[in-house]
Amino acid sequence: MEAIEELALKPCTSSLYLRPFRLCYRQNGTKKFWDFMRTHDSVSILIFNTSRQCFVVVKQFRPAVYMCEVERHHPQVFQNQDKESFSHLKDPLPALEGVTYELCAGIVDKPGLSLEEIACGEVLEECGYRVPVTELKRITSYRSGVGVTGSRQTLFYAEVTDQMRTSEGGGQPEEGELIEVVEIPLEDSMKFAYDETLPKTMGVIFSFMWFQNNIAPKLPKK
Ligand SMILES: O=c1ccn([C@@H]2O[C@H](COP(=O)(O)OP(=O)(O)O[C@H]3O[C@H](CO)[C@@H](O)[C@H](O)[C@H]3O)[C@@H](O)[C@H]2O)c(=O)[nH]1
Ligand SMILES: [Mg+2]
Repeated sequence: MEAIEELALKPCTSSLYLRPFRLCYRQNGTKKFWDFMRTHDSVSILIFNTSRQCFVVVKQFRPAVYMCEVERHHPQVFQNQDKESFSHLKDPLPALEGVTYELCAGIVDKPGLSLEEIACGEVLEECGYRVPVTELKRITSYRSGVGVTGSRQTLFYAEVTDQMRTSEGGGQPEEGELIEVVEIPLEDSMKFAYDETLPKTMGVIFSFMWFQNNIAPKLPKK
């Protein structure tokens, strides 16, 4: 996963995934503007494997996270977009700097499919478990990135067993997805959630806490 090569930075002038806009308005008499981006809504799924009492999460290289780290080390990296030297990232950081732990998740980009159907598709593609749509439990939905995208993410819970695993997962290679499936034992999960040395999304932290409050008390005692 970490064999990332030939890094080149370019301005994004058109994209299938995001569209930047500026909204100008007057609020209580004061003129303002706010820049934002339209992106897809998304689903994410907290997966708990009851056979082995562990959470199933994914790890992947995230260019946006990676470039934040690059800028921290090389503060000039986003400047001089018109210069030849802009695009070429000399002496890049190890790709591991851009790898994060996340819940299994996907964008809502298939018209006609329900959120549940999209979520089950992601669980199968990314983690290799075949979960019936009726077995997904909706936890809640929320706005992710209120300052920049405002898009909605809907969070589901799925319990799986080893018998439901039909493939390795790993994402869709034809779409260039490269995802590592990682298991977090339940007993290590809160330590994992608050370990700042392991970069992760808030969805992981929130959903692990939701599990502690809502599912853990009902688990059969070992
Ligand atoms: O610039 C991009 C963006 C997306 N893709 C493709 O689109 C797919 C998107 O994958 P998917 O698993 O559907 O979406 P995620 O990347 O997991 O979804 C993310 O995207 C959502 C919307 O931006 C976020 O809110 C979620 O938290 C986050 O998991 C990728 O694999 C790529 O194939 C690209 O090739 N280039
Ligand atoms: Mg995904």
